[in-house]
Amino acid sequence: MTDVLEAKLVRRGRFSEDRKWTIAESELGGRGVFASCDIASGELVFADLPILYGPKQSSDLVACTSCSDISRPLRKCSKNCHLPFCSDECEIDESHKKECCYLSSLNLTEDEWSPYIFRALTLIRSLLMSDDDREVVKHLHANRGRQVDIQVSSLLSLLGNTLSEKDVSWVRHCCGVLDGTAFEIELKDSATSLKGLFPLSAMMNHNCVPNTRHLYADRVDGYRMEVVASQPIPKGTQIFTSYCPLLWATSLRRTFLLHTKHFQCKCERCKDPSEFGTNLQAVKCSCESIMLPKDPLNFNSEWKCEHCGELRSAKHNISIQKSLRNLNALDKSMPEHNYIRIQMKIDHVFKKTKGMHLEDITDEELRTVSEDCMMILKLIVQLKLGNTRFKGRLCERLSKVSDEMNRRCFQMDTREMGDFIECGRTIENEDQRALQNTW
Ligand SMILES: C[S@@+](CC[C@H](N)C(=O)[O-])C[C@H]1O[C@@H](n2cnc3c(N)ncnc32)[C@H](O)[C@@H]1O
Repeated sequence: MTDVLEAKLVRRGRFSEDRKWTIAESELGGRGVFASCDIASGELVFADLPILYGPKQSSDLVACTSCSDISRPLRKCSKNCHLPFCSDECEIDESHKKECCYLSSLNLTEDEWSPYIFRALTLIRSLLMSDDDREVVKHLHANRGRQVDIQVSSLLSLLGNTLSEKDVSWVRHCCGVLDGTAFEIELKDSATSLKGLFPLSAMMNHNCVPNTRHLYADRVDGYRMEVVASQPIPKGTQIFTSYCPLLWATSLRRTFLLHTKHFQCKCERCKDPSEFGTNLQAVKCSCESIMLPKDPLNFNSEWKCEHCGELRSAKHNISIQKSLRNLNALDKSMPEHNYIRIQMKIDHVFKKTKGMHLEDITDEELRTVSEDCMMILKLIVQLKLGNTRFKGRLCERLSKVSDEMNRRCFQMDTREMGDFIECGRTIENEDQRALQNTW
């Protein structure tokens, strides 16, 4: 079974004989992608073209169907397919031809461009997929449940009686596959993003300490996904991605994964209450020491103070987190390394260094931003996360902070900072190399 899928993926993706991956049964259940040779950190593991992509069904923003621009005025397609475009050039784009013919033939009764048709476009495109692509998608993991039912219903209310039973069951499958395996394609020059189904990447299982990062080529290169090793991957090891943000604490990651991907993660990081000594999910006890769950794999586990042994129910801690409305309350209940406080520091660093114009911030702010950057980077190292994209971005910001500190003749620990700045350059170079890989 895994051989059949691998052969289909290879044929479609035009992967070479010396590819570095193979599909095999995973001990996590289902299938996974495994390294078929030793892969060094920074090496391109594979590149994957989307088999299906388009707007997110939940998106509030309506963008040009072809270029995803949201800044220019939109108008409907002149062929009456009711999709929005920002220019004639975008309207005649090759990628739009098939769906334009299909939608125009339905004679839908909309006057202008329709946000509903726009949001349903990814599923509409699934109906227009080639037989070869359908053969691959048939084998992919599909979620079931309310979310899928809602999305299929809204498509049916648009196209209802034009679809055969076979079409509806295909759309339901595709909707489940998108829900369970699609990635968010970040767009360089737009505030919006797309949903993309990448058939090989869709086979990657999750780990809270993944060994890859990924990035996307531009629209002209078909939004190709480049999967790069974020740490060394020995031959035979499973190739992992992460389905959720890496600096979330265990309780939040596991809840998110359970609700959106329907599994309970039991990776090494999840099993360790202290998350490799970072205490990312710790809360403060009344004695000012920290409390952690006794069994982090059990959502209902009691939390225990490391110092005085006080016990608290999981529910109690959740209600404390929900009641945090201001900084004072946060200070009182959360130790410095709690993930909520880390998230606030991250937001602060990115806000202050936005646009990279640091000349206007005060000396004190500059020092705080530099200390926060270093703290978060050390946390990433402690969590064994390797060279993630987020680390790359943070190192880039740190480099600008360091330039500004130099300009102001500040004293700083240049060696440690220099190592991170160098690491940022390495990540940037590796990503550029991955993007130049000719398909
Ligand atoms: C994108 S698919 C990954 C490929 C999938 N294993 C397959 O056989 O097609 C996502 C699904 O794989 C399973 N999965 C992924 N990571 C997992 C993990 N760490 N532990 C348990 N199940 C996992 C879950 O069923 C999840 O909904």
